[in-house]
Amino acid sequence: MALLAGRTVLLRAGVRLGAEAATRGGNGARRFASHRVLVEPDAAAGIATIKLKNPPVNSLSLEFLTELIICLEKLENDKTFRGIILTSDCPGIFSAGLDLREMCGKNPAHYAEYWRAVQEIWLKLYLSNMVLVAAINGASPAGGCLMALTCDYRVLADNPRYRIGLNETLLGIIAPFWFKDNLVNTIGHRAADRALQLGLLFPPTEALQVGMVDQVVPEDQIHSTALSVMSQWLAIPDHARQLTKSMMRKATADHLIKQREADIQNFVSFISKDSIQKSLQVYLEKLKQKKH
Ligand SMILES: CC/C=C\C/C=C\C/C=C\C=C\CC(=O)SCCNC(=O)CCNC(=O)[C@H](O)C(C)(C)COP(=O)(O)OP(=O)(O)OC[C@H]1O[C@@H](n2cnc3c(N)ncnc32)[C@H](O)[C@@H]1OP(=O)(O)O
Repeated sequence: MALLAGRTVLLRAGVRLGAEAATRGGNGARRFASHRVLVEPDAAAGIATIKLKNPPVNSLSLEFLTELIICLEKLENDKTFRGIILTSDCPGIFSAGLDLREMCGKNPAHYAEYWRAVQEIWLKLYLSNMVLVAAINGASPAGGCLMALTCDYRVLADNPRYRIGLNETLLGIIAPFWFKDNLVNTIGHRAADRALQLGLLFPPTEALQVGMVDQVVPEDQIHSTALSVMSQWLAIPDHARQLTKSMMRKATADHLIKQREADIQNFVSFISKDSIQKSLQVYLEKLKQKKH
């Protein structure tokens, strides 16, 4: 059973297990898909490709996060798989980040439940024993960028519209300390300081330069590149790589784990402020009006 902080996520988020489909893939591997998380297994290679499918922009709603958490738990417990490629099924968008509608006009209990799920997905991805390769095939702001930052390697498709970064300040909000820690671990303190304060969204060339991604490739090569990177990482004995990954990441994850409840309370009181609600509503409104 999938648990989120000791509770059954299936019940809390109203996601029905019946919504999942379980079939067998051509190679005999069990293929499972929920509404919004598609898993393409390659049992022979030990790799599962997760495709995010929450149109139009893969915003991380509570239900979507819950499905993703369940999917990761299943893969983590299935010895068939040693690596995950994380990518998007929504054309041009990797993920628009946290779903702003989960953070606007709701009550404190909802904000707390939502934030616990955001923490959970980060911990699951960041501490995964598997090799995680992000095949970033679209725009990747804020929480979308964070998901990519949890991975062991990032490949970005070469399209100037596919910008990536932690742009929270542009929304009038603050990247939580663990978003910041993950970014600092990736691009270093000085670059993170500038990127976070200015809310920078980097186009591919700059993202590569600053170290936000490891490789930029033509869009049609993104999956093949992710596969070839994966095979390089999977050539390392699991126990040695996993212990090394844990050694590199444990302190950062423990920082959040130790302050998890306080972080939830901080988030709830911050996001409940009238001024913050107003900023988020204005931002959402601007997004909607962009088309007109
Ligand atoms: C004391 C401190 C304590 C704690 C810390 C406190 C606070 C930290 C809290 C939160 C941290 C949050 C991190 C986040 O992830 S916030 C989300 C940030 N995301 C963004 O800024 C991205 C916004 N979206 C875009 O820029 C674009 O949509 C795009 C580039 C992703 C895609 O562009 P398109 O032109 O292809 O699509 P659009 O027309 O813009 O959008 C289509 C549709 O989707 C809606 N939408 C877009 N993004 C979101 C979103 N993040 N959440 C909800 N909905 C979103 C958009 O409004 C359109 O809707 P309609 O079709 O008009 O209804």
